[in-house]
Amino acid sequence: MIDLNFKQRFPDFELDIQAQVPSSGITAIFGRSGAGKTSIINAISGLKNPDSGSISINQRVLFDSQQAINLAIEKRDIGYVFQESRLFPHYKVKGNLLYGVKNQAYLGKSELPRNFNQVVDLLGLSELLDRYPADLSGGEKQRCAIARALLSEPKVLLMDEPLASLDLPRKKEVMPFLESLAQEIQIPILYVTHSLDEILHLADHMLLMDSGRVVDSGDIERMWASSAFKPWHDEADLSTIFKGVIKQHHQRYALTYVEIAPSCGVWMSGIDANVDESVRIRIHASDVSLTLSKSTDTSIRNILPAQVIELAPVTDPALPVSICLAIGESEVEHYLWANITAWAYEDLQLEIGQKVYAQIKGVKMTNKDMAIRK
Ligand SMILES: Nc1ncnc2c1ncn2[C@@H]1O[C@H](COP(=O)(O)OP(=O)(O)OP(=O)(O)O)[C@@H](O)[C@H]1O
Repeated sequence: MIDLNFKQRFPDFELDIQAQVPSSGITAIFGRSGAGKTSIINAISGLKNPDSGSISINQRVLFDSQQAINLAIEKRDIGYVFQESRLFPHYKVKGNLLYGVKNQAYLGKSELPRNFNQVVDLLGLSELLDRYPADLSGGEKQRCAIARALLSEPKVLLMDEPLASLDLPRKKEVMPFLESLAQEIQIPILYVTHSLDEILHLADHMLLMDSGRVVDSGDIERMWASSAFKPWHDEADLSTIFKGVIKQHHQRYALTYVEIAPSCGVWMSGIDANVDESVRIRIHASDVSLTLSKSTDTSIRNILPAQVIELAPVTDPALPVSICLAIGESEVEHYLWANITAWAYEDLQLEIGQKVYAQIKGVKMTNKDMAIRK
């Protein structure tokens, strides 16, 4: 667990952070520009010191103002990847990679660090080792920067918008490497981003920031469905994501049944993975319609009993109304967003607590789960 509990004052801004970050998986730090995202990771890395409070990683204290502990940057065992790759132009890729290696002095001239080949393979760099940074694409440079950070064998990897400086094709090139990184390496990654797409494909958890504070945090599925996060969804593209488990493949049709909550699942296009494997799926609110009684004569296969838990008043009859539903039978609540027309909303006279049926037309897998399919 990474424990963050500190304050830091700037002339026009105060950071007041209280949060716990799980010690595995990717935690996205998300929020509007100026919310304090970079300031959090600067404090963890030791680039800037808080005024008061404490920071620890798996109970190892990096900073504690009361105990006067403030570990030097190089003693914190932290890997940092910035927006730009910051490679040394006069070193080839291999030289850049070895630059961050700890105890380099103890390695013989021809000796490589023990994780060198694994990291080079993971980031797809084996063909590039003899090139200079000037001869690399933006995406290749960033892959090199990530590998360099990993070769220092950090206990935590901090990534500050690592794809922000890349154009769309380069982003698409680097994303699969980040996806497999998330699966392969066992250290926590804190990932600052503005991109919903990156969160959807990479993150397991999220810290949502506003005005220097963490306003909510938790598993990505809960955070994605939360009301605090709703303003971040594109109005026309509200969706819910679920961590699902493959339960069966249809013997006749190319369909797979994925359980998304206890006693609750959906049929979707056949997934090329084994029963019991985990997948992340996304259901667009515009693909969810509601009925008050269960239809039996419909072409829609996915009909889930649900309960209305959040309603918004109609503000503009021309716009769809978003309705949050609870589904599944468990103590942990699983949410599903539905968008229906204002006309249907007023016709159905929905109320909080009302039992309804959610009919789901399309269910999509996110790329993150394509990476799980190995
Ligand atoms: N050294 C500093 N001196 C004064 N103000 C600072 C300093 N560093 C950060 N700030 C202020 O703290 C606030 C948070 O900055 P920070 O860079 O952490 O935000 P951010 O969420 O990462 O923003 P962005 O998404 O635009 O990178 C901003 O208002 C910024 O101007």
